Amino acid sequence: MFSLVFSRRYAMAHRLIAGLSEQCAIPHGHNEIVTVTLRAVSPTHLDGAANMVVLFERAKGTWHRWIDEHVDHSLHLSADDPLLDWFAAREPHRLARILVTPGDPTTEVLAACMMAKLNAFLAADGGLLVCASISVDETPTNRVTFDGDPAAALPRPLLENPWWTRADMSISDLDALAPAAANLHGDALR
Ligand SMILES: Nc1nc2c(c(=O)[nH]1)N=C([C@H](O)[C@H](O)COP(=O)(O)OP(=O)(O)OP(=O)(O)O)CN2
Repeated sequence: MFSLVFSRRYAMAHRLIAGLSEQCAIPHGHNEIVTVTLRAVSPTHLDGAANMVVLFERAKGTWHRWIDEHVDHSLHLSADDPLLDWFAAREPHRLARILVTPGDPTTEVLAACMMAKLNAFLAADGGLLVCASISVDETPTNRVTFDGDPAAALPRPLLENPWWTRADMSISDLDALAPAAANLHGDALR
């Protein structure tokens, strides 16, 4: 079986506020690399002419556009992080650059959300390919890999179709969740 493997690098910042690591509660950044392994849904027999599973540009185009234009230089925060209120009150035009995860934005949750997002892109492009595994290098010495069902691994979402399941360029559901978030954290997200 053939695998198509693509890597992309992006800069990001995050902080982890659940209390397991005080140093990680301070916002800090990483240059991360995400590597995805794609497989054809049906077995591939090379045709003797084009001899491709799928054109590379088609397989990775939307995925890399999402990484380059929306994930690169984004800030990753938990949906429970009060910094969301701060941005909503003082720099609301930058909320679109914040990737919001259910609970702390660890490398584990990012890997699962990213795999779900990639599978949404691939399904919207005809479902020829599926993401079989993903790895995220948070630092040169720390890598998380994932090869299961993202829906089974992720916390229960607040919305029926959270951003990571949609084949659009979203990195949060702040628009849809603003009224609920306002109830949790005050009026800033209204
Ligand atoms: N299970 C997880 N643990 C930690 C995560 C994570 O996403 N999942 N993230 C962090 C922090 O982001 C931290 O900045 C990175 O961890 P750290 O081990 O400090 O990274 P280094 O590459 O600098 O590690 P060295 O061994 O010191 O080189 C923490 N934990």
